Amino acid sequence: MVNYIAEPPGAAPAPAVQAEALTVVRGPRTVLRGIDFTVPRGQITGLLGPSGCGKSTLMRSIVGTQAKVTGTLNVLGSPAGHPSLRTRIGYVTQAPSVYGDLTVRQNLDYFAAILDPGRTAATRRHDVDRVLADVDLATHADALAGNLSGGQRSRVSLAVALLGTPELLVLDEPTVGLDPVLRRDLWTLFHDIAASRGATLLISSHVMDEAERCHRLLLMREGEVLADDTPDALRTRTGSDTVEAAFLHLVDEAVATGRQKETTR
Ligand SMILES: Nc1ncnc2c1ncn2[C@@H]1O[C@H](COP(=O)(O)OP(=O)(O)OP(=O)(O)O)[C@@H](O)[C@H]1O
Repeated sequence: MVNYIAEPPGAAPAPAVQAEALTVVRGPRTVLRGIDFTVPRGQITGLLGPSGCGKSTLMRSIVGTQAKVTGTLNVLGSPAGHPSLRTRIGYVTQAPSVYGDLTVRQNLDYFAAILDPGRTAATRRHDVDRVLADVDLATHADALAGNLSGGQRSRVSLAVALLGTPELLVLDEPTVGLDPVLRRDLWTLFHDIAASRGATLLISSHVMDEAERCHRLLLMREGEVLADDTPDALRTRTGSDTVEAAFLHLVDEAVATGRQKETTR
């Protein structure tokens, strides 16, 4: 059972996400090992770490789709998974979830109708055109989603999440397989969303140069959080020129501490 800390009345808004002793078991493995972290509101937090370290599991826990979650996990002031959070969070998984036998516009029109059945046809068209432009797919609006490249399909998934105006966007490796120009444009879009709407973005990646584009970073390794800080603070604390070097420094430190514990047992 996951716990929840209620906000006292009149208190300053809590972080978008607050986790204490968060633990997740998947099959025989403890994938997240009692981790603590916060995701501040209105900023871009990057979730970085090697393949298999638990990034997707952490994201699934936040959006409420992960079983066997224990500890405390507050999301936008409610317990993770609370039904009231459904319209307040946009979640884009690694595997694009769009219908291959519909065109890009038909996919977006369909999801717009489901997300907000009260939307008029004119508003729906306006919203669909807006998100098509956001993800740079206006010229492919009438292409079948099944005929798009992997990167283009990922962008349709992202467009679906942008149809609403979610307070928290959870994006699992949104730039995988994209060329450098598109990656740059998407990061510009992420910054626009944070700045213009005050939205919070949690974005996973294992490309360390993307870390430099985030306001804050959660660096993970083997189900644990190695650091929860700004890129500047991480570079300064470790005496490194890049976040990648800082990450490697922290990994070495964690390995050395682990060895020390082993030898003093
Ligand atoms: N359905 C599952 N059942 C059991 N274990 C799983 C399941 N899915 C993932 N795992 C394990 O949980 C661990 C964390 O997986 P997760 O997908 O969260 O990592 P990740 O950091 O997102 O990796 P990647 O960057 O490759 O997507 C991995 O060791 C993986 O083998």
